Amino acid sequence: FNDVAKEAQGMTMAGHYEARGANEHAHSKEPPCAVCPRNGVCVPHVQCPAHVRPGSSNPQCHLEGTRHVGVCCSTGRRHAGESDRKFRSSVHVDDMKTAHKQSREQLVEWLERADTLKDKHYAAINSSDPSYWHHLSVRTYDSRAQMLGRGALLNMFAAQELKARDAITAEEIELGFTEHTDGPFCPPKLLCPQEPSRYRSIGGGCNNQNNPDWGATNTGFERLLPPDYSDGIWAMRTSRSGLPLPSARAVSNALLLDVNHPSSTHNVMFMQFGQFIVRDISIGQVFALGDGNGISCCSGDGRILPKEFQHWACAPIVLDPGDIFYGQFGKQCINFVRTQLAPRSDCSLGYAKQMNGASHYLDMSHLYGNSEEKIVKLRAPGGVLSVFNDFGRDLPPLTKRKECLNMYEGTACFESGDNHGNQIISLTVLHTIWTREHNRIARALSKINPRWDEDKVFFESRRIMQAEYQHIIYNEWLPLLLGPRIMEIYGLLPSSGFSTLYHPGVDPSLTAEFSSAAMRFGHSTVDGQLKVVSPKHGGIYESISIPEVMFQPSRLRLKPFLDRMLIGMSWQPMQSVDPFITESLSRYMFHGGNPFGLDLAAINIQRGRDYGVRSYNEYRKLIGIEPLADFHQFAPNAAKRLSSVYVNPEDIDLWVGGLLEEPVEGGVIGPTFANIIADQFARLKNGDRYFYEFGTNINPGAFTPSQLAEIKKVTLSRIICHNSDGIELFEQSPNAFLRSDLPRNEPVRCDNPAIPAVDLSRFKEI
Ligand code: HEM
Ligand SMILES: [Ca+2]
Repeated sequence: FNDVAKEAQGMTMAGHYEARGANEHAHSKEPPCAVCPRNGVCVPHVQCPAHVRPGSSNPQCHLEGTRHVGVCCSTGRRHAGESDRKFRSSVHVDDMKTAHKQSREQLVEWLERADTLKDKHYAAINSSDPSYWHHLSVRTYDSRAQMLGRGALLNMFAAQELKARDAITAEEIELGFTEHTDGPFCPPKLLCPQEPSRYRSIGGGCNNQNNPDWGATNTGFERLLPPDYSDGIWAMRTSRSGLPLPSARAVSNALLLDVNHPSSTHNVMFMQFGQFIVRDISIGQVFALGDGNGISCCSGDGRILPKEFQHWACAPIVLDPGDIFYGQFGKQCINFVRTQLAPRSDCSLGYAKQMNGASHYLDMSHLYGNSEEKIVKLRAPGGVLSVFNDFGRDLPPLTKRKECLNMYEGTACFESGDNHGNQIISLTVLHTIWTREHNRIARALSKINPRWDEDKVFFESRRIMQAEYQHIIYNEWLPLLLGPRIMEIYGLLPSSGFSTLYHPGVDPSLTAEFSSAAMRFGHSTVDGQLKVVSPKHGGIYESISIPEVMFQPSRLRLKPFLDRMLIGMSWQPMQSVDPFITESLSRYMFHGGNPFGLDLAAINIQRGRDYGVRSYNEYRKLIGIEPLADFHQFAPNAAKRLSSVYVNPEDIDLWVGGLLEEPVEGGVIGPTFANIIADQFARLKNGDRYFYEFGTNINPGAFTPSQLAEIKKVTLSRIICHNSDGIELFEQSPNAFLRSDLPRNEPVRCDNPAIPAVDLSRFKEI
């Protein structure tokens, strides 16, 4: 193992290629090198898809209010858009009619095919299989999502048919066939109140006045670049040579080893909060059988099912019979089901877009739910969230919904807004303390505002919660991820008072590249062991192998567990972001008692291909750095391993290439991921009318200046101090995301002014 570790360590590269994007140096020319022409906006490179198209000439310019350069862009921050010119449809009416007819027939055929497979018992996942819990992590709960998903299939078939008939060009498909609003399926329009509500809607709709569906639950992921589907519409990417890409497992095997490389600064809480954020904004939902059960693409004995027995949504990951790990179990197949599609809200046709089952906004939908029906189930009388009172300690409510591995007497499985809060116990810990924070705020508000009814108490508490949470993300978490330079370029840091950065033209939707690749950097930060620390017992009380606490959160019922876990998360380093992944995720994830589990690294790679994410080099160009011409521009070890699986540097998957980069200054991820993630959080701020920092001219639920000043005092450490059990946790480091053994971050008592509290008396209605 030592040799592997040593060799693998050589894969992290110091300065093997320029780690700084073109937008990361200060521009010295005065006055600005270019004043953008009419309709041009100066944006960071990643926000201008047009600048990487052949023949484009986008002059450099100064990014407003900073010393950094960007490019003049005619697309003005529109995802994947080419220009403001919209394509006029020239499709002949007969072609369109035929496409509609064909697409209906094809949908019927596909649904019948799925039913036949189900009846013959080929297609359903067995509940003892590791992929059963994968399915639970990514399944669709919502009948509306299913209805929209079918509609999206109809539109996808119609686009395929038009393409086959040469009735539309590849370019029209690639850039969005925007003016043609004649798809066979049109999603129902969102109904918004005449007067904007003081509170965010539950599912994220009605936020943008001109585009009420932007960011709403069950709408599509947008994209930074047009997709790379081999048929232009939905078929998975192939290599530059036209041959299939290497198996995702082969790439994971060759490149993504398990090497212990703890961060010298960031702790497990930083990792865990990252996943907590993800669950709020991104839930890719895979296709399921009509009865909601998971689709199996592998046979019971671990082989790939013959094509004729595969469900159409299958894209199983092929394992080599000699696979270093799975080979010993005779496994040649990892189950993989493609993500559901979403129809465009204007009924237009184009390439397939994946569906996001979460409201895209940072609105804590993982706590409150993504639909009215869900929030009703989660509430309790008095404006509070429902809890399970376990001998005096409030935990999230128990659920009987099948979600946990063991659901017999005495074990616990908890409810959450996103239905997936039990995925790992440290995530359930965060759900617990934020549920308690809602209830703490609600009780304080009803006390100072005795005339408020329970709805008012509930929604005011939710509004404050969302603001606290957003402040923690932008003020504490993102700076430690992205470093100061990128924070400045994208205007991400909170301002001293109200912010004016709202722009109604900014689409907040998550990008496919963010969700299927860049934000999955977090999987490299996961440690295979969780350390539970007890001051009372003088140190580490328990070291838990993480597969043992995935969908098994029962330990939370042990009285001192929550406090000990929180202390451990603060003290234990996270793993660094690098091409190393713990085997707990790459071999044993969701093993549920089997000697093998799933390979999350391979699943990530396959998911990128499922979403049509282009190759790594294309995103280097997009962020303004040189593409790799040769594998040897990476360190020798990485180059050797890359060339053992990929034929051409142009084939490298985005998630893999991104993990191989050196981190940006002051951050923990490389420039490609950093720019993709910064762009996303900029959209989630500039495109969210209800963002906590916006004043009354923008935000219908704006805070008063003094309330906003109070909100800005909050830190995650304060939330932890308020809502832990006070059984063993009495102290907390001021910065909850940095290791508690770092100088100047030593734990202080919870009443120390270094962890200031929000004065809720400012929320008394006068
Ligand atoms: C703690 C242990 C974790 C486990 C067991 C886990 C597991 C998973 C699984 C099973 C998926 C679905 C994969 C697929 O089918 O495509 C997923 C998706 C994802 N994970 Fe993790 N994850 C963990 C931590 C993290 C962290 C720390 C981050 C980021 C900081 C992260 C970011 C993501 C993202 C962005 C997605 C895509 C979400 C979507 O749109 O569906 N995960 N993870
Ligand atoms: Ca959300």
